[in-house]
Amino acid sequence: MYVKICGLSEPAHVAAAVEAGADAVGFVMTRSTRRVSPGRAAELAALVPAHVLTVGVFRGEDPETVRAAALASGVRAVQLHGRHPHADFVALKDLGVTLLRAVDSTADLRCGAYDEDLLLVDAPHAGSGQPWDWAAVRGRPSGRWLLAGGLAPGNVAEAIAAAGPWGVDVSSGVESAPGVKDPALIEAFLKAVRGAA
Ligand SMILES: O=C(O)c1ccccc1N[C@@H]1O[C@H](COP(=O)(O)O)[C@@H](O)[C@H]1O
Repeated sequence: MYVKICGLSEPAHVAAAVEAGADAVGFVMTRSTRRVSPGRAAELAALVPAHVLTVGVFRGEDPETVRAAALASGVRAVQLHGRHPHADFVALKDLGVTLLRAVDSTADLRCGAYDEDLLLVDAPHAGSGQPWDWAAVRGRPSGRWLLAGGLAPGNVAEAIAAAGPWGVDVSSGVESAPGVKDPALIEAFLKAVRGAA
């Protein structure tokens, strides 16, 4: 089970995610309480070993804005939330980074349909920490897809059993306060996933 810990903004929390065994870490570079600048994301990404994927998270920005932030931060993946057209993913192909298409359950759930590398199926309001009906997507997404939206150490095993994803992604569920990551919760989340998978 692939695990992404998202919304990191402090070096200690990046270290906690890497130490706990995360496969990917995310830096939010769009409007959010978790927002970091491309420069800050670059500082954080520099702390991440090569086997862990660094992901820049965006919502609704045009491809040129995403490209500039990805290049400035050096992230190795970009995650686009919102109903981006296929052309936006095509426009970013030459960046040579992993492309994640983040959608809610009403979208086209075929991974690769928009030339993305990974699909992320999230709650209608990304980053809100609100659980949703994970079982409703069971069997619908194809290819490599991550489940997100309201996951936490106490419910991620249930969510995996309900939806059957290839991976999981969490932000709010490993925070002690909005925007403040908690190393103990990060560790507990990874343990819960490894115990479930
Ligand atoms: O975390 C945010 O603030 C955010 C803002 C804009 C787009 C996406 C955002 N986060 C993504 O939301 C899910 C996790 O949500 P949750 O808090 O665990 O319910 C994950 O994909 C983040 O990358």
